[in-house]
Amino acid sequence: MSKGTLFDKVWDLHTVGILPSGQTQLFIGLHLIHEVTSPQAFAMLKERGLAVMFPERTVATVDHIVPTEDQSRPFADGMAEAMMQELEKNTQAHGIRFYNVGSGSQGIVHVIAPEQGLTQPGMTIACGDSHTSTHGAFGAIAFGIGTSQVRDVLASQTLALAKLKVRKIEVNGTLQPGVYAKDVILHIIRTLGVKGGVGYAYEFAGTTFEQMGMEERMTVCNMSIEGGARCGYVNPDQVTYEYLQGCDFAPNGEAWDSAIAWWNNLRSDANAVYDDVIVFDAASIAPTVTWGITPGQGIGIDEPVPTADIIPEEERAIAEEAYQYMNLEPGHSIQGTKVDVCFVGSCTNGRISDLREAANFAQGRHVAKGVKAFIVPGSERVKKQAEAEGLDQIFLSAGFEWREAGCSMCLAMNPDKLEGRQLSASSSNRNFKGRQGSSSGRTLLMSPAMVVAAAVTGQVTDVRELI
Ligand SMILES: CC(C)[C@H](C(=O)O)[C@@H](O)C(=O)O
Ligand code: SF4
Repeated sequence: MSKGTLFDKVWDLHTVGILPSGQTQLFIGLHLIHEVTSPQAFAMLKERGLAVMFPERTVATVDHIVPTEDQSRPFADGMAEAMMQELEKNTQAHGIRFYNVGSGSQGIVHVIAPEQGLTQPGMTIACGDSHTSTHGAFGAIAFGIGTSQVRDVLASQTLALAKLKVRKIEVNGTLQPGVYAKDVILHIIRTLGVKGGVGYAYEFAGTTFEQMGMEERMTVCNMSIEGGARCGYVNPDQVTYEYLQGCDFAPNGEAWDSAIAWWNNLRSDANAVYDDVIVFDAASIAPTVTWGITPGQGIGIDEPVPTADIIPEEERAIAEEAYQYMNLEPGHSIQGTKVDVCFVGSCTNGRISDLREAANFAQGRHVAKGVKAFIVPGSERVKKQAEAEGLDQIFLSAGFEWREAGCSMCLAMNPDKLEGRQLSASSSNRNFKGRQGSSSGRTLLMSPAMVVAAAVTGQVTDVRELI
């Protein structure tokens, strides 16, 4: 029965039936695919002689393996080239829309669907990628799925899923200068833990999220999964509608007006019942940076790296592992730690508003000696827009590299990799061991503004000192 949350309403509206397992068979309105998790799914389809049920509900892009410098074909990496060819072949064979490199609309899957208005309120969305939660920023219920589920969606446009509980995470008030959406979500994950959201959908509510733009809301929803929640969402409002209006795939004319009425209907009711509610105060959130090897190992920039004695018992083993790996000293400030590489990009923080903010801090400054700093737009459209605004010139004259769109060093399934024990200041979402391409490479997660602050000073810096 609906408890009046957007999650419950959208879930119920997409329920095809209840399976013998007790799971719900859920209809998926939009299926996004990329080169990494789709080849095997298409192969499984072929093995069974199945067709794609609704090719018009599937949209493809290529992002993880795309080089951000030399994009000439064939790609230098044979494996990347093979994955590219598979996607080209499969999308063509099944009549699936594919935003290839050079199409003008290619980019990270979680950047391109929202920017084209493919992502809309009240939808169910699935993609073989954990950060699909991003699309919840529009009031969609969006799940990351595995390869066999990609097969299921291709073949049936449905998924077998167990219903989630809903936790409302309310943040109220205005963020301090130098504090961003990234800091809010790092703060939430640090507080609730990387497993805190298991079994839940997160509803982000309160005046802080209401004041955020769509791209900031995407940053927050993007990392829901890092807090263990399968999906995260914000109720659609005027901000959502203004962002969507005029986008390629948004409804227009009369359909637009009825869409708004419909979307408003789907918002969580004022008296909705939640399985849990947690409230934060925006003013208490500082620029936040991770010191360890999980996104939950974060601290306010003015706090010391925590000593083992203040770490809860159950988190001590992973903290010890992090001390070893990161080589940062417990009890000491993280500020002043020398960085080697600075990366602004990814589906968390590679959108135009992120690049504008990064450029604000880069303007009139220069990348410190010995630091490699680079900016990777999340999509070809973001790149074009940034260039139209002259942001590329600001970055280039400040000594940053300006690249082509892709996942880049977020996951390093392409030539952008850390070397050896290099320490990276990164606007991405995962700081796992070896995440950025070197098995001993180290990652500090932070906002794009903090990444630029690190780049121009050569060390971890409180961005508020540069305001
Ligand atoms: C390659 C892909 C399956 C993976 C994911 O699921 O998230 C990647 O995008 C990541 O961020 O680790
Ligand atoms: S940018 Fe990073 S997190 Fe996002 S889809 Fe690509 S690899 Fe995954």
